[in-house]
Amino acid sequence: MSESVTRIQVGGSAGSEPYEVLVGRRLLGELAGLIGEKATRVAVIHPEALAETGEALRADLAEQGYEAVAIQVPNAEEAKTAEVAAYCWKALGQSGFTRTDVIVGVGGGSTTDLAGFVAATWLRGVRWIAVPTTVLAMVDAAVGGKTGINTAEGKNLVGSFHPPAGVLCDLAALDSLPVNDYVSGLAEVIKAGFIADPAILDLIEADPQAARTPAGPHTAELIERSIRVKAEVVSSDLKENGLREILNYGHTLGHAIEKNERYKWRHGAAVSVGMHFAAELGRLAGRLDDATADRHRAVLESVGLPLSYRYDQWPKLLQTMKVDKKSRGDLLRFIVLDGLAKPTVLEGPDPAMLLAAYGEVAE
Ligand SMILES: NC(=O)c1ccc[n+]([C@@H]2O[C@H](COP(=O)([O-])OP(=O)(O)OC[C@H]3O[C@@H](n4cnc5c(N)ncnc54)[C@H](O)[C@@H]3O)[C@@H](O)[C@H]2O)c1
Ligand SMILES: O=C(O)C(=O)C[C@@H](O)[C@H](O)[C@H](O)COP(=O)(O)O
Ligand SMILES: [Zn+2]
Repeated sequence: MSESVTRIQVGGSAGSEPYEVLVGRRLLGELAGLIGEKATRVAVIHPEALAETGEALRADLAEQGYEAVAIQVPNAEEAKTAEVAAYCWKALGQSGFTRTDVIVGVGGGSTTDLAGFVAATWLRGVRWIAVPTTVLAMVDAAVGGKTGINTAEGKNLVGSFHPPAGVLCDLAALDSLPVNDYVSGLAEVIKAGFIADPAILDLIEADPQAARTPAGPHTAELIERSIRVKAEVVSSDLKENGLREILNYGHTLGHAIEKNERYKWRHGAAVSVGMHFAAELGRLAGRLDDATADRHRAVLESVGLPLSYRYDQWPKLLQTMKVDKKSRGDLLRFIVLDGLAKPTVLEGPDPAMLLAAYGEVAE
């Protein structure tokens, strides 16, 4: 695998500050440049699973002369709560964190969503840097500035658009990731393939087993291609006034499943079922051809992602989907495909069609 660093620019054309996503190895030397000279204090927010990494980073920053604090938060979705955000605010207050100081979020998407949200809200917004350590966070969560936490009513219901100053994707971090988490991240990679870059699907289909591991021959290319899809979309529509909704492919049902499972399912697994559902919905709506719809099932299954969910849960899922952020009043809206890499919005589908699509997905 190449030791070179790929730099992908995000933003700059829609009024937001441009920043770079770096993909490579041994990237932490880039951190001080991104933190900048105005900062006195740096807070490293990391999950329990990365306690050693968080502490090593803190010690390194302290050696460079910053007043560095490490803030450890729970693993996975348990970090995305108002209580954990308040715990972080308290730690920032106690360390005298000012507007020129910087937050570094190191971890998976749950940690970067939380760290970005804390950065967005502390003193009404401070600089932050994302150091994603899962496939999913590298290709999706850490890029684009959507930050947030969950509430009892649903997923990501409180948040802010607050782009990072930079994103460092160190591929070496993936070596310690449990295979289940690695595969879960592939759901967002596959999403990028279906909505915009079918070459991603070709690479995975050529050797699905290899795609399941960071040692696979196409790991860097899959990650970079997915980041480019995300970067292009969020660069032209940061605040989701239109185009950005395509990144929500599979998420309307996916988020409802996550809530129904009390966030014990990984996001990517739920989005996998959600994409299967969206493909069936697109097919039933007369938008999507059979071959592309069937391809969803085949590619998701080939890497070990789930396709099905419990039939009897439909009424609860439907209720939760009503508070999806794409809903407008009582109108449910879904991203479906008009064809491969042709995402579009399906507004207010007939309830019978929704149930029929769910029937194809349910077990
Ligand atoms: N903001 C966005 O645009 C966006 C996009 C996609 C997903 N998300 C969010 O991302 C979250 C899912 O993120 P995720 O799939 O990265 O999972 P995660 O952050 O929940 O992490 C999964 C588990 O892996 C651990 N972990 C992280 N990196 C590790 C490493 N290198 N080695 C060993 N363990 C490691 C974590 O501590 C956690 O226990 C969801 O909350 C989802 O809503 C946000
Ligand atoms: O960046 C986006 O926009 C996305 O929709 C990417 C999704 O993969 C991600 O899960 C996002 O957090 C979902 O956003 P939400 O607005 O539906 O909560
Ligand atoms: Zn997602």
